[in-house]
Amino acid sequence: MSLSAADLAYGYRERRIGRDIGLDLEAGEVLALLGPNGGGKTTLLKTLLGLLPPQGGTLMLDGLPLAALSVNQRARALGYVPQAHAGTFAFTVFSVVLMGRTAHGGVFAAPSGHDREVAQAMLERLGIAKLAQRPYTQISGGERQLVLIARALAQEPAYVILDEPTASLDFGNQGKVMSQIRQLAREGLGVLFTTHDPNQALAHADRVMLLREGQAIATGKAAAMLTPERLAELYGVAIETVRGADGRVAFLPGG
Ligand SMILES: Nc1ncnc2c1ncn2[C@@H]1O[C@H](COP(=O)(O)OP(=O)(O)OP(=O)(O)O)[C@@H](O)[C@H]1O
Repeated sequence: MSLSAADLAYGYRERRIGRDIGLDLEAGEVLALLGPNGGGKTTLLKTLLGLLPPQGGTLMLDGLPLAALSVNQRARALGYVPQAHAGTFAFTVFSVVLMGRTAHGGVFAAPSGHDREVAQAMLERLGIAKLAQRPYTQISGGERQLVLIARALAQEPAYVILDEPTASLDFGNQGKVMSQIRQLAREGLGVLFTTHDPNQALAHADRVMLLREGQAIATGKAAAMLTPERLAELYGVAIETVRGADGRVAFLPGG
């Protein structure tokens, strides 16, 4: 079971952003996508999700061409956590999470008791049940991020794709989200997330893809790929390596 891209070219109608991408996200693994600002990470995620048509190559979901699946089939398989924005409509947090169930019932079907139970369980899983009745427009950026993760999980997808899931989270919530990500993989989901923090990828991802100017400069096991040399090449700055007494390493930019 995997979400896979071969020889993928992607971008916007008038603009090619990336090419020659080969990627396999297996069930039960965590893959981190790293690279400089504007390198094409979000655009790649949107293409993998079927939100943008590929400009070349193939995209397969569990052995079937992604394009052959209905919107509902894709939505049941692929959960998406976009970068959190304020939103315009003052839906309650509970309603936003419940929207994750749409792919299970159909757009016009009223949510079932089970749908409500799943939404409630995901709020509790993310530790935000107390926000359930608050308007989504009146919570903090970090709280919104947790709500969007709960919404994606309420979908009960086989794969979860998260765009900078910890960008606006405090230190504690970053830890909470990263341990949820590991837990999802243990439960058999394939998880792909973007991050600007190589240390986070090193600690929590099984594999990484390093993406610069729309091209994968390296893909492989996190520990093998995340070297100061590769990170210097990726970001174009010197990298300092800090080594703990237990042998674990952390990277600092601009060393
Ligand atoms: N709707 C759009 N139409 C055309 N070009 C776009 C559009 N959205 C983004 N781009 C461009 O595509 C390129 C890749 O952007 P993308 O958001 O995929 O990068 P990213 O790696 O996710 O960046 P960041 O780390 O800053 O979030 C950038 O040059 C960006 O300006």
